[in-house]
Amino acid sequence: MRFTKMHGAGNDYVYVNCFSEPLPTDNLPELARKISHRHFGVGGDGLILIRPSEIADARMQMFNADGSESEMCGNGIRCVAKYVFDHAIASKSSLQIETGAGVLDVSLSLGDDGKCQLVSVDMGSPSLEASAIPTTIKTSGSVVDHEIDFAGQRVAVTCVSMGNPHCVVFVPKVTDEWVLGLGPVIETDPRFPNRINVEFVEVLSKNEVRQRTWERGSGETWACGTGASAVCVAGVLTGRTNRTILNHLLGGDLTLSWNDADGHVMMTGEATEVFSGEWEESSTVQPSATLS
Ligand SMILES: N[C@@H](CCC[C@H](N)C(=O)O)C(=O)O
Repeated sequence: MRFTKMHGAGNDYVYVNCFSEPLPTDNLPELARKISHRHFGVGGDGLILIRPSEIADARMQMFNADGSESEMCGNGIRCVAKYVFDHAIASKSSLQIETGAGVLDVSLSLGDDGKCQLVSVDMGSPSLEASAIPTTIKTSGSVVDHEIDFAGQRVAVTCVSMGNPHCVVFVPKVTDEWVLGLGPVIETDPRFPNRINVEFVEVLSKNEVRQRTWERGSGETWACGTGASAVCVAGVLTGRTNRTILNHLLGGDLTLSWNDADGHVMMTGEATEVFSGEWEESSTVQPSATLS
């Protein structure tokens, strides 16, 4: 199976062009686990399938490194759009991509070589109702700067769904203790029945933040586009930031804007194709660990 490795701000996935490439198995969670493995596989934060769609230019299906499927991936959709354009699946700079969170509009900025460089995505409106996250922290209403204990540590959390679930925690300084210590605890807390992605955020100014993410199903990643969108919303809701922010992630920067008029979040960032190769399903050593 031919694959292409791509990343958006260092959030790297193995992409398969299902317009032309047959998948070697029906067991996609297992394929995702094996191909994402950083020692036994190609290595990546997960697997993204670029599929034909009946209602859009292409459909994105995404799996985390542990094989779980997510509704949405902000860095992934930028890479899918770049791939669809650069590989002539659709030759236009405004695209529609179908995701598990609906059809999203994407627009591409082209470089002098005619290839896609920057990608902007209309991420749609956030959902804030506790049941939509989902979380049992509250029975109704939104969860904004809500103080709660995780493993004996009291933190204020803001929960935002961008089609997939996010828990945003503002901290004075983003450290390993927060991300690697509390990230997995919050991800698997029973008050988040579908698990949750966790963003730890340092506010640098009203217009600028630094974020590190512990992702549901993949551990720490170098960026998270839906997470950065959730942070933009959480910053406004808690009065910490303006509606437009520059977000510094481990692997690069994203610009986010939460529009007052229509309530949609716009996300802009780069998307990069790294290399292509061929996956030999039969020659893969079965790893004993799920994550690298
Ligand atoms: N890195 C992604 C989000 C990927 C899915 C997430 N781990 C989940 O399970 O919801 C992004 O850029 O948004």
